[in-house]
Amino acid sequence: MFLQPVVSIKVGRIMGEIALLQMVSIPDLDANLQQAQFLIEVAVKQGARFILLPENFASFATGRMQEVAAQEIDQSGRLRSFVAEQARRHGVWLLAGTIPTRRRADGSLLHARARSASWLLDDAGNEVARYDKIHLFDVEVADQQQSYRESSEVEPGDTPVVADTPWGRLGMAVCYDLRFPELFRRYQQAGAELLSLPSAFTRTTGDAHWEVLVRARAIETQCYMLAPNMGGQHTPKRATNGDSMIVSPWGEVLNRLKQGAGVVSADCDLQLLRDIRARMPVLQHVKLAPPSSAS
Ligand SMILES: O=C(O)CNC(=O)[C@H](CS)NC(=O)CCC(=O)C(=O)O
Repeated sequence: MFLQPVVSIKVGRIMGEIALLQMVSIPDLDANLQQAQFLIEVAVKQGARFILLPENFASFATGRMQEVAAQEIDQSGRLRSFVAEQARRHGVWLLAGTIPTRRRADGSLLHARARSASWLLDDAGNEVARYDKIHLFDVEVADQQQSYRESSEVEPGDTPVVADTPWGRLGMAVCYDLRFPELFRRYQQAGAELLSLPSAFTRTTGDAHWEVLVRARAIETQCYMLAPNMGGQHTPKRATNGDSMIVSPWGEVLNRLKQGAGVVSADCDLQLLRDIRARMPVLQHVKLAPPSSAS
């Protein structure tokens, strides 16, 4: 088996209360949990109060998504108890990237596929919100793996979710959702100030599109983008783009980390956000309603 231990931890150039964890998960679930735990400790020591993990932070590249999803049907699941315990122990808010689960939000159980759920926990480890990834990555990519068929393993969610945090109102999205601006317009209209985008962007597509799209969503919604990504070589066939970034509502990249496991942090200034919106009120200038589905 291909195992790449984390030998160095990188940190961005500034520090703040909001911290993204960039991970290089490997085909070993225990090692991934250790990596996450270690990075959380680094972030906490730097003063983080809200920590965001990438998509599939524990199950990525393990080939065990369905096995994990079958166990994550309530709060006693291993990954869900891990994140709740981390939030409680350190007294921090946590966005648990995504965790696959066989239980839908309405309580019903899936028998084959999983939902890819992004959980928001408060500093006591309580669940505040859950968003299920809506747009699934069924795409041919010119990389080593060539073909991605996420929908063979995942059932898409159908509901946008916003939640209030001590840092502002958060609109929740995951990875490939980034390419669908209508979701982010909805969040802007629902009063979002922060947008979370835990990701595992491929190196090939990320190289071409990641920065442009993350900054575009920040600029057009006038929100802070919080985008923790996977960033490294996970298996001989799987490489991710990294470049986790926090982007201001003006489109400025406040902090970023190109590759490797590490922590990217910054502060979000809601006064700056309000100034930008007051001077350039794009939301009030929206002219076109969504097209009616009948035509
Ligand atoms: O498969 C896993 O273990 C974890 N999940 C992912 O890696 C997901 C689905 S395959 N990746 C993306 O959505 C990449 C999107 C992307 O790269 C793009 O939009 O260009």
